[in-house]
Amino acid sequence: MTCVVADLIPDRQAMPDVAGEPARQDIQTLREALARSQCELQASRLALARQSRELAFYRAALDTLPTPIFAKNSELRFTFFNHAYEDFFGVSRDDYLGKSVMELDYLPLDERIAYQEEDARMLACQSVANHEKIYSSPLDGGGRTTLYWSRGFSDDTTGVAGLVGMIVDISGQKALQDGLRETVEQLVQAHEQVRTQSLTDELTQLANRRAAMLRLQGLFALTEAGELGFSLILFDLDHFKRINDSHGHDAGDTVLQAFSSVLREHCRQSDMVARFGGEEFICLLPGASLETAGHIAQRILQALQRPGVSPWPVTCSAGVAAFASGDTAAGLIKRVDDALYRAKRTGRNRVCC
Ligand SMILES: Nc1nc2c(ncn2[C@@H]2O[C@H](COP(=O)(O)OP(=O)(O)OP(=O)(O)O)[C@@H](O)[C@H]2O)c(=O)[nH]1
Repeated sequence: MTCVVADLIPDRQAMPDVAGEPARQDIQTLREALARSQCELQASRLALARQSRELAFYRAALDTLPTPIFAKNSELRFTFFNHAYEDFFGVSRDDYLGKSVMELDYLPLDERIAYQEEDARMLACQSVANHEKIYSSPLDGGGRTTLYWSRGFSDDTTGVAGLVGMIVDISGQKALQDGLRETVEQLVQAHEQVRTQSLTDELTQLANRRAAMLRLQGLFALTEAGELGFSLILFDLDHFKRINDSHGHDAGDTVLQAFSSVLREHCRQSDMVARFGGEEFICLLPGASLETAGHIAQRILQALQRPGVSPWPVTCSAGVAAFASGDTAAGLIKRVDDALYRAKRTGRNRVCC
């Protein structure tokens, strides 16, 4: 290091000895003090240069990050925006540095007020704001879903205080998440549809045999657990083949649909009405005794005779059975089937228990 200022002080030998020895000593002290100051100044210059290089380094590093970042001083005025922030909002930092959020005219006024209040809280409590936010950004010409994060800080050693924040664009993840949610909903719906279809008879929209057997198992479990008993009625249309043969298969289908409506009408919501096979239908009646089930079956037989119910006259036979202790599903079905067979054998259009 060269201390040039000290050299400007005239050399002791070159000076005329006007004031004597004390004056020479003062000059010497002065030369030394000046030399020290000059060294200190040079050291400060070097430290300043190092600091501004460091500052430039951190600025460049923050400008390289793809996430919009900003910082505000203790007066809540912007001291830094990185390039990502400029790109995200389509603004130039030269226009906004030193300004408060209230002056950010690219944000709606209500948002600016909300941010100003939030910033003041963050600064006072050094707390964190962390919320999802939609910004309109020129990046994609539309709304971007983001995670807005900011935090107030204060450093006791240096005395600096302020607020730093970042805006993480999560639009991609959000779109993926929404797409996934939609797919899952569609899958659940499709699954529900398949399940319903697998338990429904297409022609009559009644429960099918599979659904009836599942309900029967459920009723067995409930009854064995001490709940109310149940009864069942098995119906079979009489000489149904003749309708098909005389009027065609479509006419037969219409009769099956008409009979389904009669069954629905005469059973309660808690009962199950199912198409058990071709022209065979079953009603599962929780809490109904054999006698009650017999009456219901009788009423259904009569209803089928009412004019206008079926486009072609038709009757049906019914077998009735009630759950008895020690029954199995197969045993109970056989009993009700036997009862139906008796109704057919003894003349049809009747109920047998
Ligand atoms: N239209 C139509 N006919 C069906 C359907 N399923 C079964 N069948 C017909 O139902 C008829 C049943 O005939 P059968 O078993 O002889 O019984 P039935 O003529 O009713 O005589 P009984 O039961 O003895 O009174 C057959 O002609 C089947 O083809 C269907 O979904 N639609």
